[in-house]
Amino acid sequence: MKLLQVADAVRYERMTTDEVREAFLADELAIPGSLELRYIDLDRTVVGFAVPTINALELPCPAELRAEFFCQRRELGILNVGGPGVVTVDGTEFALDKLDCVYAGRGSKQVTFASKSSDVPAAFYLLSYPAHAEWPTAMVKFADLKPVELGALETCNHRKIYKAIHLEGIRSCQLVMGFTLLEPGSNWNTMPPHTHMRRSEVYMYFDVDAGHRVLHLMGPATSTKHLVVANHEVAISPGWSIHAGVGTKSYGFCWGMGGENQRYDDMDALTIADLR
Ligand SMILES: O=C[C@H](O)[C@@H](O)CC(=O)C(=O)O
Ligand SMILES: [Zn+2]
Repeated sequence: MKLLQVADAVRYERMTTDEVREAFLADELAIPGSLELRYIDLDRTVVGFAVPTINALELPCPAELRAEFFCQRRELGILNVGGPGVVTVDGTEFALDKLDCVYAGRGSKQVTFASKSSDVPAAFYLLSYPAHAEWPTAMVKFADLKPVELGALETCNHRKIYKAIHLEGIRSCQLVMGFTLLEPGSNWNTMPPHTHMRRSEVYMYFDVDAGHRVLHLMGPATSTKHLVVANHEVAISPGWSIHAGVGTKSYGFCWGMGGENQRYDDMDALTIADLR
């Protein structure tokens, strides 16, 4: 499992574009027929993708975890951003259509991923943090999620926030996970931006057309930089960093957090005029 070493807020100020990408962007995760994982030395996050085609894929236990199985001391959020598929956790099968989500609790021994059809493979996005307790493995279907509507077309940020793993939904130890879908004509997310020093956040952009990109903004409000992000790529946001983006075309993204608390609204709000 490759390690992604994030930079601190001091080194960040003098980094080149390549250095910023190296430290805050996880790419080449969604590979057909493969399960890829990246360990991030920030809140001990593991991100990855399982894209099963003909054969099912099993969640490995990388040596770096020094564990008997992946979820021995961890919890795992799974969001399908591809075709229909099946996630099996210790013999229980969960059929996941696009945007359905599964939480595999600490102690889950065997997790496997399969696509219904290799022509339209499922794309299971994986986000994991250490867990101090066992919460039950559970699934939530996209159709059963009640979104919160934010923004407006006039400000190009009309969007729906779907919370899947959170204090009022599937319960977990520290993982908070959901996704945001932009309304047609709106391309901005999380603007005005915020930080939350108590939690780091991970944005995985999906449904970004091949010829399009999302310009993901990061950094302290007074010294922002951007990452140019393609489909299924992941931007890492330390607690000191804003996380916002604008697409050259509409897109969706999965947000996930780990840290001190799980209160979704624990954000330190910034105004657009604060940004430099
Ligand atoms: O801390 C919460 C996260 O940054 C996201 O949920 C924000 C978001 O999805 C949005 O505004 O579109
Ligand atoms: Zn946030």
